[in-house]
Amino acid sequence: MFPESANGYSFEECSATAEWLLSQIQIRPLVGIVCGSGLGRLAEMLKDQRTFNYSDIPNFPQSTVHGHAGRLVFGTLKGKPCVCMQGRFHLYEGYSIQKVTLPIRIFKLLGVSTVILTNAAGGLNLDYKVGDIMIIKDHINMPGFAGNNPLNGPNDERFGIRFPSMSDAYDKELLQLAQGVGAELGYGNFLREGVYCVLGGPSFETIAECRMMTKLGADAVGMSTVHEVIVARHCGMRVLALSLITNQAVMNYDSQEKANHEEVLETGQLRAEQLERLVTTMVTRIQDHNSA
Ligand SMILES: O=P(O)(O)O[C@@H]1C[C@H](O)[C@@H](CO)O1
Ligand code: HPA
Repeated sequence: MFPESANGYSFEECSATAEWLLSQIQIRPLVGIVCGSGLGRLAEMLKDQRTFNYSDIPNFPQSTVHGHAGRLVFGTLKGKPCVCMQGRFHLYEGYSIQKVTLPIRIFKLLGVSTVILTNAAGGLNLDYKVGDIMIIKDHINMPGFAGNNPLNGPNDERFGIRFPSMSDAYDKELLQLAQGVGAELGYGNFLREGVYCVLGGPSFETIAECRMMTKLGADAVGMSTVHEVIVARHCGMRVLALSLITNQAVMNYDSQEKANHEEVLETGQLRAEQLERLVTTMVTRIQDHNSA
């Protein structure tokens, strides 16, 4: 009915993938979780797991980045049915932005109503420390400024409207819930709230770019998440997104520091347990659709 966008998947193709998955499993997930770089242990919290390698799922891209295992895990967290991507896709892997975000539409077609996205990010805000967890309250979409938006191409109304608003991208109730759960868990010292700026990667930022992003109001910089948020909001799912500050962005010409992926993965391991506790506690408190 609608022409397929050059690099995207049609509604029918997304439905075929979702139907294939639903035919293999009993569970009907309400919460979808995406694990960022080095944060894949989150998926291991799920009980009664059923796991699929991405390579076995029709139409699914493959993970190519170290720290992204490439498995879709179904299971329950304290009884709540969930699906978890142990590894996401990035623009720099060479995938079109529509392929990067395909799993989010699959989440929707599986019945998911709330998406929790995690990522590793560089801290731009000088008050941030490595190991801080930032609840994302807004984003700056740099690839979007250059015309690379996951909603480019023909709009299929079965997913959502042509011009979705993004001023309400990050659900305020979920954000407050995360703040509340964080305070209960004693995370006050390292729980932040801020603006995430996405770039295409894979090269890390220059000093001038970091300074520019700070001036624009960004608190952290990364290479993912925002495209997924746009697609999730387009199809009406609620979004909570968390950045683990794995390194400090280099802002000073005298600094000897250099961003590197190994440090990103190491910090992920250091904070993995706290992040897992935050996400799992939140999941158990999320009410189904429209109220947290
Ligand atoms: O998938 P995320 O955004 O957590 O991964 C970040 C961005 C790059 O893929 C990588 C850089 O170390 O980590
Ligand atoms: O410093 C960074 N920049 C971009 N992406 C990142 N992901 C983790 N750290 C960073």
